[in-house]
Amino acid sequence: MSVDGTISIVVNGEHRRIRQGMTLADLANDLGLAPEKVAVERNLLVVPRSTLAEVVIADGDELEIVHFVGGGDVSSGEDSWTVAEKTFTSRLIVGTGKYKDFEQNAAAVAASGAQIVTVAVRRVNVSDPKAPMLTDYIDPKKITYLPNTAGCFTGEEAIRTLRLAREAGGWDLVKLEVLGEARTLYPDMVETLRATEVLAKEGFKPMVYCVDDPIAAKRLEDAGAVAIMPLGAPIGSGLGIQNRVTIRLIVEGTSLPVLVDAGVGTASDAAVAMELGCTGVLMNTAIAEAKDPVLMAAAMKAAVEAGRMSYRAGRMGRRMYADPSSPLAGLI
Ligand SMILES: CC(=O)[C@@H](O)[C@H](O)COP(=O)(O)O
Repeated sequence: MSVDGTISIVVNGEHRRIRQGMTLADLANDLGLAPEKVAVERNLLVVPRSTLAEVVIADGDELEIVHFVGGGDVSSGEDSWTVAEKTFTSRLIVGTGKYKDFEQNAAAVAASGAQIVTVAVRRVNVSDPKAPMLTDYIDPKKITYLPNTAGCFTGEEAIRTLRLAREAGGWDLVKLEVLGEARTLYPDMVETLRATEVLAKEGFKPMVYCVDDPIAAKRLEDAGAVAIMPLGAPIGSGLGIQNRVTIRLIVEGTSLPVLVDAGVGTASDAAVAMELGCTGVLMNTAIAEAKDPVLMAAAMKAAVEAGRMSYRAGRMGRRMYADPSSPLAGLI
């Protein structure tokens, strides 16, 4: 301890000086974190959350503090989410491309339990009554249609596409996607931001496909996005979530719903997204290109639900060493 009554500790790899006598709960409060939402490792040992208010920090302590952001009300059975004043209980949004036919698409949507389907305005017929219509198979009165701008490479093109969708079906909750190039299908964030601003001013509620960048996510929020939809991996790649850290930072940094959009390949990828605290997941290829799309849709439903429950339950802390599952005290 120094003469000024402070001690030196390390928190998440950074040196700090704190008042002597502070407990772990005091420190969490000082860091602006609710003690009931943090997990603490002290000198490589997990501290039970129930004792944070009793454990006094010692000079030289090395602490790892993990903050569980958000999280629903575990006690309540209902675990819904809201976007643009519409509330949903399913956290899985599914696409309508790449299926054998509308019938298979509809069966997969039913198995997924999705309450929202996204539709590429420029590719799927939802307005020409002379051609087969998706709406004959997936009832827009029961399932929310989320028109998207897949295939648009400029903000202007995307804006025009969505104006068209609003004209055709009255949709204002939309998914904006402005692609930068055909090879990676990565979003062009300059164009995406500009289009978000224009659409928000015109009264649209854009859910926005974007890079997995927490700063870009903040800019989109300021520009009028109603949901942030970072890619997990390139569209159609099925590579799963490539950067868990940036997805978590996006979740922490925005008050908007965050839905991983693109790159999911299998059920565990969807569960990971939910365990990171995402509000939901949007996927197309993983279901449509599965050998059995309907079975995969059911798997994705279960994975999203399991990941969400696991997030709400709060995972245990990680330990560097083994810790017996049965108490060792009092052994004969
Ligand atoms: C359907 C849709 O909106 C896609 O642009 C989306 O990004 C899905 O990507 P995956 O096909 O990789 O799930």
